[in-house]
Amino acid sequence: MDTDALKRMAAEAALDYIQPGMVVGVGTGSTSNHFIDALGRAKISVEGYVPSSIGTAERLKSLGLRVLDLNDTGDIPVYVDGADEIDPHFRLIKGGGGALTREKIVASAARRFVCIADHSKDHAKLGSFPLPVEVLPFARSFVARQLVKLGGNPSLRNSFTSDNGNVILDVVGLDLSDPVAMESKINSIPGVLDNGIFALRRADVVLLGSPEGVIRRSNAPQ
Ligand SMILES: O=C(CO)[C@H](O)[C@H](O)COP(=O)(O)O
Repeated sequence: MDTDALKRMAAEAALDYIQPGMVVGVGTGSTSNHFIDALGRAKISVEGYVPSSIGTAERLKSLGLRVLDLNDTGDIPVYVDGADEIDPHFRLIKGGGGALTREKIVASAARRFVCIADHSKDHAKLGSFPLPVEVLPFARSFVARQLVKLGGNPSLRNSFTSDNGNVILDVVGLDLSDPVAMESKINSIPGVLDNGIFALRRADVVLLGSPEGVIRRSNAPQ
């Protein structure tokens, strides 16, 4: 089974968490795109969808699904999104698609975060995927120097501007053995919008597509 089929399997399993009348947060990336397509087929009568990126909003709209502004909703019952790495404590690295800041905002506004991925994203510890950091263009060099002081080796993502008009530094070499501490340290650098460590707001449910079927892990009472 190819990776894309495993992503689709996890995405379709996330429909179990969607109930009629809900406001649903929707992530960004190829796995989230499978989730959007599954929503289009399932036609659940939800109140609407809060997208984590312009691309996600456009895909939702193209399927006739109602897009809501986060500023017009209260807390969101459920957010569904992919990840680049997942550890056994439901902590994540995200931002491979560069949407990490809005993704973290929508995830933080959600009562339940359902993370969908193929099983290759499952890691014993975080740190093999280069950590995306969204940075104001004005502060790019300053922030890069601070990341070097933290032990990292940042590189500017080529030809990429985020939905918020910012650049992404992809950082290798950081010690992520304490993800909460590193998430907070990086976010305290002036000029950083956010970084792709999701440890302060972890996933609540992880659905992994695997050749043996969907592996379901839950971090909270259902
Ligand atoms: O964080 C993300 C986008 O910013 C994605 O969720 C992450 O990169 C996983 O992508 P994919 O589902 O395409 O493997």
